[in-house]
Amino acid sequence: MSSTRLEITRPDDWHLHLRDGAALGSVVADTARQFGRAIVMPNLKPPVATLAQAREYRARILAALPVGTRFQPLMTLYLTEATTPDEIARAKASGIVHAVKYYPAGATTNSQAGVRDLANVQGVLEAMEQHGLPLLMHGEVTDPAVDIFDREQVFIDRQLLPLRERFPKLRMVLEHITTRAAVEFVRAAPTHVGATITAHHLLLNRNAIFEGGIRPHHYCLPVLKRETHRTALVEAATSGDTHFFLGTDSAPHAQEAKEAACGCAGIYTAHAAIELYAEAFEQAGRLDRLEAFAGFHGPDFYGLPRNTDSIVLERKPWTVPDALPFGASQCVPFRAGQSVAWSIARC
Ligand SMILES: NC(=O)N[C@@H](CC(=O)O)C(=O)O
Ligand SMILES: [Zn+2]
Ligand SMILES: [Zn+2]
Repeated sequence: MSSTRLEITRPDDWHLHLRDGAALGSVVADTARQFGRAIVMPNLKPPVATLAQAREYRARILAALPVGTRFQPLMTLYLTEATTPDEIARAKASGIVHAVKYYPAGATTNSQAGVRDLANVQGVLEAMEQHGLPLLMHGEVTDPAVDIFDREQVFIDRQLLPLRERFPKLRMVLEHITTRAAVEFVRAAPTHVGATITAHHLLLNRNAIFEGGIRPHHYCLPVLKRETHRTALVEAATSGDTHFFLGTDSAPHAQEAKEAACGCAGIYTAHAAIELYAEAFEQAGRLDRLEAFAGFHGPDFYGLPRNTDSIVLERKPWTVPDALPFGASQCVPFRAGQSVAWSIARC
């Protein structure tokens, strides 16, 4: 399908990092401009681990929004080995917490407070299964003996398969999937198991990390994979299969934290999110399936109503700025200084 103008139901972002403080003020408008809602990741320092902390963080997000926006942050709790089943019940009853995030300790940015062993959170997982609160997973093992490109596949074998067996009714999302193995696992699972897919994993393979030299702004976790995996992700996202939905994993870091001897993981895409997904769907010849991936499958999975308003995209290239404000610093966005093929004509 070729098209120059596309009206779609307002999309939602089911995996987003908004950060906190002055940085939050710099980035939240980018998301609020195009998305109706977003699942907000809890990996702050300290983590958003309790309902009280989620309420406070939500209030800070709402206070940072430009006046007049109707964007809704959907909060998550950071699972720690101190999380209690009672907290899960309270979180579910609050109506503001929509999921609990599992970071294997040490797997990614601010995951030190995460879970070392799932055996230590069995009571909490039971409570989540019972209350229907989804478990969102950063699906990578942290075993240093496992090759970094294999950590997602090994997570599926060592942790996800046993978890599915032990908690067959637990709602779960394998976040930011990057491999053919993850696509196949999720595709074969029941509908209460889903996966988010980022724009950058649809558009880039691992060559992008080393193109002409080391490219810190293409470094994220899970790390970009081979072309065969990218192709599997594009097939999944554009297939119409309801297991798969949009989650940008937009994860800004200050320029100096990325352009460093030991640079942080994370790619900022919120400034051009739906436009980048439109590029990926257009390349696959499946622009007609963007709307469901971006606006239907996510709310259906989370048991929330679909958005009722729309946005309009047009095939009109624009150039991404070299840098964007980020608190007291700046952030180098995805495609900095380069062009994006689609723009938002009405939001
Ligand atoms: N994706 C990333 O590379 N980084 C995320 C953490 C995460 O989602 O794993 C971040 O918070 O910076
Ligand atoms: Zn992650
Ligand atoms: Zn993330």
